[in-house]
Amino acid sequence: MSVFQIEGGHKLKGEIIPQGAKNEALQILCAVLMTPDKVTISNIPDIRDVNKLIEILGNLGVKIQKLSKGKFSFKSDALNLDYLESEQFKKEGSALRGSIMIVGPLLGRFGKGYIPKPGGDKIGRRRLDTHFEGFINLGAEFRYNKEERFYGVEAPEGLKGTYMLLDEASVTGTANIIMAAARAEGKTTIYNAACEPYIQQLCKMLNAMGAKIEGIGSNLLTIEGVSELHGCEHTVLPDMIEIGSWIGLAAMTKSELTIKNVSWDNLGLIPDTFRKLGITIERVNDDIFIPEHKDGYKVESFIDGSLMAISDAPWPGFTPDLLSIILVVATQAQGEVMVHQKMFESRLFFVDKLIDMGAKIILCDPHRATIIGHGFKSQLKATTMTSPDIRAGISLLIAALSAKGTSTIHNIEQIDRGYENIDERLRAVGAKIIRMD
Ligand SMILES: CC(=O)N[C@H]1[C@@H](OP(=O)(O)OP(=O)(O)OC[C@H]2O[C@@H](n3ccc(=O)[nH]c3=O)[C@H](O)[C@@H]2O)O[C@H](CO)[C@@H](O)[C@@H]1O
Ligand SMILES: C=C(OP(=O)(O)O)C(=O)O
Repeated sequence: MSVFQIEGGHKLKGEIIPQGAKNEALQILCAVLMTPDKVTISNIPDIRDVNKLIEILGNLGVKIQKLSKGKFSFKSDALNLDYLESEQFKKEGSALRGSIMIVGPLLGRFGKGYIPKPGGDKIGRRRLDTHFEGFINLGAEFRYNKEERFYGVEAPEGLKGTYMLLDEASVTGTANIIMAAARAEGKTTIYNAACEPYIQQLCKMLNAMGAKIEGIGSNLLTIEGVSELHGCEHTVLPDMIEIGSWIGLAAMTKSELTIKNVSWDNLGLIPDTFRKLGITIERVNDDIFIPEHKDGYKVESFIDGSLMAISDAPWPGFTPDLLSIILVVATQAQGEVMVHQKMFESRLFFVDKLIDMGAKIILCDPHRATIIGHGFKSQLKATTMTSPDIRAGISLLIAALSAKGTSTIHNIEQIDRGYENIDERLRAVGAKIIRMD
């Protein structure tokens, strides 16, 4: 397992180009299974999870061509569906979360889809009921092998459109159901649909392939099923979670950074949420400019003077994937903040490591932490830590870059799941970070 060694306390300066969005890429890559025609995708991030999914597609028989950096073509005209029942698939499919989204396209096009219990971050319960209830509503038969933790859906007669109200606005669940419904007979209405930019992008791509989806960007989608889809070209948006991570990094290391071509209109509440911590974020065309915060940043309070609380919610609420970064940035703010992680129950335990480094944090319960900011009056101290999940990992990395002394982070494969070449890109703006295998 690889390790990062980080000499903290240095200011960074320069420009960062965000990578393509991990969570969008995972959906879009699954959608290439929906047509025998060629699909060309640009801005695919070169990260572990995405590369694992591309490998699964290859093993499933998709013809894949790398055209240039981040640009690939895919042709799913001769798939090997036997792979889905192989031991190899059981191993490969369970290595990441995004693999779950191959089920919808396969069910819609071939009448069957299988998946082992998918992996991804161990950040609490991550049930799949919404996905399978959606497929069942469309007429699929569901089976689950508890021993092997292997899920299957079959619809030899095809799927039938229907109305459904999702029990929760699951991101990957909505994507899966949309892809199945796009090939169902008749009209499907999905209420309480997730509507993250990832989902909006997927719907736009499917419409470009000939699907008929309306209500994009809302929680009420209607999908008129079609009997075939054709090829298309698609470009993945910049990764809003990576953009938020760079904002946090700039503030916490008092660095001046420009984040290029962020697609502002797709960032939702992200800039304003960091502004609540007192961070200055300037819009320059489609870039974000973060000036050096020489005097630190001061947390705002609510109109009635009560303590600032930042929590997650399904889009257009604030994404849960940036709360760990908010939390670490709050450790150096002037003022107090309560971070409330409503969706996941095991995502805040990494605060132990920050407390070891000298941060003032009270973990109130598994979902809530109160942070009493140092206001840069005292620096965090370097330490040795292990990255428990992708976003805690990047948060610890940000803490280490701002800390006094040299820190070591183990299990950086977690960070590599979602951040492309992070050490090289950090070095390019002046960070002192070494990767050791
Ligand atoms: C590969 C991928 O795209 N992963 C993202 C996706 O995961 P994923 O699609 O797996 O997450 P879901 O949207 O299904 O749900 C995440 C968690 O939130 C809970 N929940 C969800 C909706 C809701 O209205 N109320 C609620 O409590 C669920 O029970 C679950 O524990 O969405 C999550 C939520 O934005 C993100 O953290 C993940 O990065
Ligand atoms: C939780 C995340 O990813 P995954 O769903 O792939 O585990 C994330 O990207 O923050």
